[in-house]
Amino acid sequence: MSPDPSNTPHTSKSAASDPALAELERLRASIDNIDAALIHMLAERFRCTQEVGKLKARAHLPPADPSRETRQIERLRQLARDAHLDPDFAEKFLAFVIREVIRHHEAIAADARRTSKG
Ligand SMILES: C=C(O[C@@H]1C=C(C(=O)O)C=C[C@H]1O)C(=O)O
Repeated sequence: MSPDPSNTPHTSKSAASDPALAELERLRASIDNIDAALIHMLAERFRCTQEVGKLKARAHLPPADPSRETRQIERLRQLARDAHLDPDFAEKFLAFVIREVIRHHEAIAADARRTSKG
């Protein structure tokens, strides 16, 4: 089934006449803005990590840096606590992103090895 592109719930009521639906629409508009910001921030982060991947391949550095990751996890857990966000969720989210970054770095390094062999 294709997703419904509208913010309107599947009901016969309209936001104009129902304050709850108007509030729901307002909140969903904010959620859509936040989701868009998250995607743009993630794209920017991956642009940076791709550069790191190329730099590491050139300098023959390993794709992953566990000690850097440990520091990032501690920092993000503290930021999450300060922001009243579940620190376990913040850690899982970071781990998910970093796993993808390392996969990219491994691909960049493998590509560089293939290219240098000719
Ligand atoms: C981006 C790097 O490479 C890897 C990915 C990281 C990340 O996505 O933040 C952190 C450490 C490394 O395992 C890095 O070393 O800085």
